[in-house]
Amino acid sequence: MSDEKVIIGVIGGSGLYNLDNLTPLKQVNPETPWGLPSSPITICALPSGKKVAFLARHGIGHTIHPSTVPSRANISALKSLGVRAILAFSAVGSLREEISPGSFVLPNQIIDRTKGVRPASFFEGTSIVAHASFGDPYSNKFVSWLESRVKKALDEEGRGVKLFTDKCIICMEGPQFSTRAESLMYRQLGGDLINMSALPEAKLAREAELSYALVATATDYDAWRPEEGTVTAAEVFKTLTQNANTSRHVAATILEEVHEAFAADGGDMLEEVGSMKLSIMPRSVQQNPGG
Ligand SMILES: CSC[C@H]1O[C@H](OP(=O)(O)O)[C@H](O)[C@@H]1O
Ligand SMILES: Nc1ncnc2[nH]cnc12
Repeated sequence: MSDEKVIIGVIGGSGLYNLDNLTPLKQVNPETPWGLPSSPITICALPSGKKVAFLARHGIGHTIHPSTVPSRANISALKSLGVRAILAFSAVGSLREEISPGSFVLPNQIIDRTKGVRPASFFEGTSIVAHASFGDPYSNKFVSWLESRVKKALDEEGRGVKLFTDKCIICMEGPQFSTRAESLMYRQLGGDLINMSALPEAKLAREAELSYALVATATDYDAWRPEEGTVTAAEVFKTLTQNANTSRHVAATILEEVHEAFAADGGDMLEEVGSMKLSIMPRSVQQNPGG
């Protein structure tokens, strides 16, 4: 492999532990100031020879709890390879009837219901105080660019998988699933989807000035349907494998074009680059009590 930078990263969630429909070239395991990533990163070749970096969020054997995913190391390791854009995948519960298990969603909003136990900033533990802009937690341009491409890939696959956009994801702490009362509350709050991994990954991608989009893949109806049982891990597993196969198909179909879109330096898609420039609080001049 040449030293050419890998500009596209893919993060796989539950069920998606490899992109084995691409050609694996080698594995790298960059040590970062925040430790090692969740798993060694596989550098894969697309049919054109272009390279993408794949990282399994919970480790290849799914050994990492949602609350302890080393997200700072993951984002930092991908950035160290030259990654500019991350396409992340996640298994999610659906809080809306129309988003049936098996559906794919490109969310555009997040509600944070994590409990403060996850390091959520690269600046934590330092004396640098920085406030990233996070009103639009996913990269608007990347998400809108993806809409038609993901839809086309799903249509081509021919299994009738539906794609939804403009949805809000609740990120809860876990590892237990929600109570019925919580699930109903999340619907009232405006949540459409629920998972345990949307954050802090998206926040850290923003601090790292990376373009970041999430493909959420619905596995269950969580716990809000009055006449139905509540979500179990066994129910999630039923849909996980098929969703992962479809995710691999989507990735293989669109990644060549994603690569092209982000290849041009200063290109239109790199809207996060430079976004942290004015986010750091200026040091106030030390007052001298002696005059
Ligand atoms: C296996 S169900 C709960 C688990 O699945 C999701 O993981 P990921 O987002 O990495 O696909 C969810 O966030 C929970 O971590
Ligand atoms: N119902 C649910 N709640 C939280 N995370 C999930 N991941 C998949 N389904 C989920």
